[in-house]
Amino acid sequence: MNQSKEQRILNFVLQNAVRGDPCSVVDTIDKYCSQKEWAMNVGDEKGKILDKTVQEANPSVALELGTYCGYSAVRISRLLKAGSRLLTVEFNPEFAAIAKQMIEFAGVQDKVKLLEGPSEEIIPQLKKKYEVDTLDFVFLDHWKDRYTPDTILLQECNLLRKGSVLLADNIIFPGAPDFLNYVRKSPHFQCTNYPSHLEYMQVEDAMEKAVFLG
Ligand SMILES: O=C(NC/C=C/[C@H]1OC[C@H](O)[C@@H]1O)c1cc([N+](=O)[O-])cc(O)c1O
Ligand SMILES: [Mg+2]
Repeated sequence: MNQSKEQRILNFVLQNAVRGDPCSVVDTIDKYCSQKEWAMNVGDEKGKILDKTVQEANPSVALELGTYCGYSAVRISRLLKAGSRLLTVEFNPEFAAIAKQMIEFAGVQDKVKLLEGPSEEIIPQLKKKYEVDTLDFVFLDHWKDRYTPDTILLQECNLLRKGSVLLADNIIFPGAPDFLNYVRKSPHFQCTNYPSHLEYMQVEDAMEKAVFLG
């Protein structure tokens, strides 16, 4: 059975990146996806915005919604201080299997916990099953029509605290108009927009930071 694009990306990393070196894994995925096959990793331009936002938040507990091949899980976890952890949620079993191998090859498996399943099922389990008190940082990069319901669910589950930072990918392309409307109209969020471009393309995109005000 011929390979999936995601398997080809993983194989290229296994053959060309340096085992245990997260930066080389990130750079190698970007090399493959900019030169060979486009894929929906956040990419390096928006990745730099992600890096700065993570460094500013300096999270002890971070959540990612939409792991895909693990590019942003590796990118985020390489910046986490000792003892911090990233929980990353992936619904698609094929993507989860690829991401698991990517995370292990990068050597960040001790910082990253990959949770397989739908976000709406996993979020209500975070406190009791995954021993989360509150989340310091959340990266939204999964189905664009799940950004708003999952942001509401995070609040309902008391997983956000004053200062929790949400960062959402793809605000312009594919777009998350209801999410943008929701956080910008809500008195509980302070929003900042970061114009950028779609990964590996000259198409406009943007990220939105929404800091929870309590
Ligand atoms: O759909 C996107 N992301 C959501 C992914 C959805 C599927 O992959 C992970 C999730 O569990 C689901 O199986 C997306 C799409 C584009 N795009 O250009 O189409 C660009 C991006 O950065 C994206 O995150
Ligand atoms: Mg994205």
